[in-house]
Amino acid sequence: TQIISQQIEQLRQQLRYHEYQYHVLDQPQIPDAEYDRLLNQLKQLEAEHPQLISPDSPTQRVGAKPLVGFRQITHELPMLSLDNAFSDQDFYAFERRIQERLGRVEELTFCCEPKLDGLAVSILYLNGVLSQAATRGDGTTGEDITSNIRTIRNIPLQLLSDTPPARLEVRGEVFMPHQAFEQLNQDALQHGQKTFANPRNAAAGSLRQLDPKITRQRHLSLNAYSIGISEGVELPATHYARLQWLKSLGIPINNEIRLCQGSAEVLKYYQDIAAKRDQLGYDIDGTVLKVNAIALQEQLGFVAKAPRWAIAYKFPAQEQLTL
Ligand SMILES: NC(=O)n1nc(-c2ccco2)nc1N
Repeated sequence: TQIISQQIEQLRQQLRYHEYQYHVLDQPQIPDAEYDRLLNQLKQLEAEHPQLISPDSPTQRVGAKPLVGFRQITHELPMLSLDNAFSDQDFYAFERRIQERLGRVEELTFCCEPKLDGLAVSILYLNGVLSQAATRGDGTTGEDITSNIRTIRNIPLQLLSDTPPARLEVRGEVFMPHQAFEQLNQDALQHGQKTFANPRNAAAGSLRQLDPKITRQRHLSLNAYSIGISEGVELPATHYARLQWLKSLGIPINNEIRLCQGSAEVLKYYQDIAAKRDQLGYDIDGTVLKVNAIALQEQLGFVAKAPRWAIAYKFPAQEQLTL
């Protein structure tokens, strides 16, 4: 009836709001028990009125039945790999190449981000609804992991906007936080199953599960770092503003992202992140330093597989302690 569908829609909006407050702003407004009560209330109403269930309902996270294999997806825009820097000199050379190419001398603004050590994914929202997700694969073709991506709690099934873009492709890194990684290996040891060597392998293994119910138990997380395709929306003119816009739509971004003016601030950012690397609670293998102005990014373009406008400044390889 009309009343029931209004109740259901109201519960869905409430749950989406609380998911946003908890997963994106890290500012829950209600205790977990209250969130669970609302979710169970919605599950109850949907069970009584299955014709009202929609795929973007917060109850529809746990995937369908296990797949027999993964469909291939071709990225409309290739997902690039990054050029590397291993020293301050490499960064200065990168900046000099950019300035020469742009025929500029004034300082550049860089958007500086931690380089998450997980798995790059592409998530497509059609009219604000999560419709498809793929791994990076070889940069041109990836695997369809839509049902697994839907189980990741900080990825919204619907964007928080009543005027969503017709098409929006969110690109980001799926990673497994240290706490979840330790828990997973402990459980595996106790059940005589194989353990993972590191959180990156654990994230890859969890995303490439054919059964979404297994992926769901793995406590993965997404941090978005760029936009691929976009249609039906005027995007902000800088990379940093685009990331803030994604955040306002309910897409989680990393909270260590900073704007830096000129190479001195960029290299200080690199040192700051290196100093806090062990307290972040997830693996990173360096920083990603991007020219902030989109117009300049477009002027610089890409060479072969990597953009001219970004560089990954990596940390020296950490000697892996044998567990
Ligand atoms: N892995 C990671 O954290 N990345 N990767 C990029 C990237 C790859 C290509 C353009 O941007 N940005 C960040 N923060």
